[in-house]
Amino acid sequence: MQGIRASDLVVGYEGKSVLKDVNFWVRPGQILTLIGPNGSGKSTLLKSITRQLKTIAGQVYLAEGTMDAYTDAALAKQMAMVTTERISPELMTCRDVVATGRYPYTGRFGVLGKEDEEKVQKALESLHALEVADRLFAKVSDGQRQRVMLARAICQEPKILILDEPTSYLDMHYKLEILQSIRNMVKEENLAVVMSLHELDLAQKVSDLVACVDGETIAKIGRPEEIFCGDTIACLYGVSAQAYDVVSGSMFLQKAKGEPKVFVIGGGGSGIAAYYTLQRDQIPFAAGILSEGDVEYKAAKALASALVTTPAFYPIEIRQMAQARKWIDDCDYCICTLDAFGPLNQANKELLSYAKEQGKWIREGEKPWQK
Ligand SMILES: Nc1ncnc2c1ncn2[C@@H]1O[C@H](COP(=O)(O)OP(=O)(O)OP(=O)(O)O)[C@@H](O)[C@H]1O
Repeated sequence: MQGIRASDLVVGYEGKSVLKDVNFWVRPGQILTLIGPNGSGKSTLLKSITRQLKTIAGQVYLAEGTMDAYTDAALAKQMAMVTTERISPELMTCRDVVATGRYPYTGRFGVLGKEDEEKVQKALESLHALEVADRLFAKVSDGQRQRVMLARAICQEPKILILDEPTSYLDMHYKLEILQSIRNMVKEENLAVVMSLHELDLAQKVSDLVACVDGETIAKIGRPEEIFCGDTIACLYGVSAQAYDVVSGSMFLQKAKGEPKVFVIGGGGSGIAAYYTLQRDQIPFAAGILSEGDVEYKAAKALASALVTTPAFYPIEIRQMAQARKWIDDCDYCICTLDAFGPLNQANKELLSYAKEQGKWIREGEKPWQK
């Protein structure tokens, strides 16, 4: 048995459980990502499977049996953890901090050999932390610190890497770069990784397995495609089904309340900016006529109070035209975000003409409701 396996774990504080019936198995070459709301128990679980927190019941199995059987030194060669907790060692450079990752091999007061120095250098390089290597650790930015701490963990040459929100302080560039580095290490070193992430869109892309931590247990565990579907994410976070689009990874604010005042003729992604503008101004709107396969369909469904659609790959029918005309009648204004109308989109061209005849057409960007 390799990697890390949790069996019927109960974790928590002072004998009071936060999570129970926790079961998973992360094999070498796999990433398991824990997702779930604030306070649901992700960090508690990560601390428990690294022995920072005593488990209440159950077992964690590593390559050579239960975790309890490992000495601290043996465990440090097996497993490394990076947390979000801030450590600020006085007078240590970032290189010194990374070098502490070699302690399991050199001993606490051991002198780093040539090979150790090379490993420190390589870890700094692979985490793009060389430019801060000789600066004081206490005086670098949060994002730089996060990269240094990950370099330290890599230096430890673990078989299992545990990461609590490894991307929390990173900008977009480094979020992508760090996750790509982790993915590469998983493949090259055959690492097993357990981490927590708040970025659901990234969790969906980087993970082999995703576990939904809900404050009581792991409510669901599976491949990303088994988790990012249906209403699993909406239920886990207690948001409306439309608030998160599992396909694109987009989040949407709440739609404006009330009867639609504006009708948006959009399509092909052209309407999205108008939907966001109307949502920000809290103007309820209707939209159409959109194919249900259109790239902006999910945004329209989340933000529009009324929507006229056709099934994907079906032509617009008289019935939908009538519905859209009715919404234009009921609205005060109509915005068209399309520049051109193809042969299959003549119905929306007709709708625009209809809105103009009714004196309801306004240009995108005009805001008569602000007068
Ligand atoms: N040292 C502690 N003693 C007692 N309870 C704690 C302790 N640390 C955390 N908790 C509680 O345990 C629960 C789980 O917290 P935990 O930090 O594991 O959540 P999390 O999922 O990591 O949250 P976040 O996404 O906000 O980081 C929370 O109710 C929290 O208040």
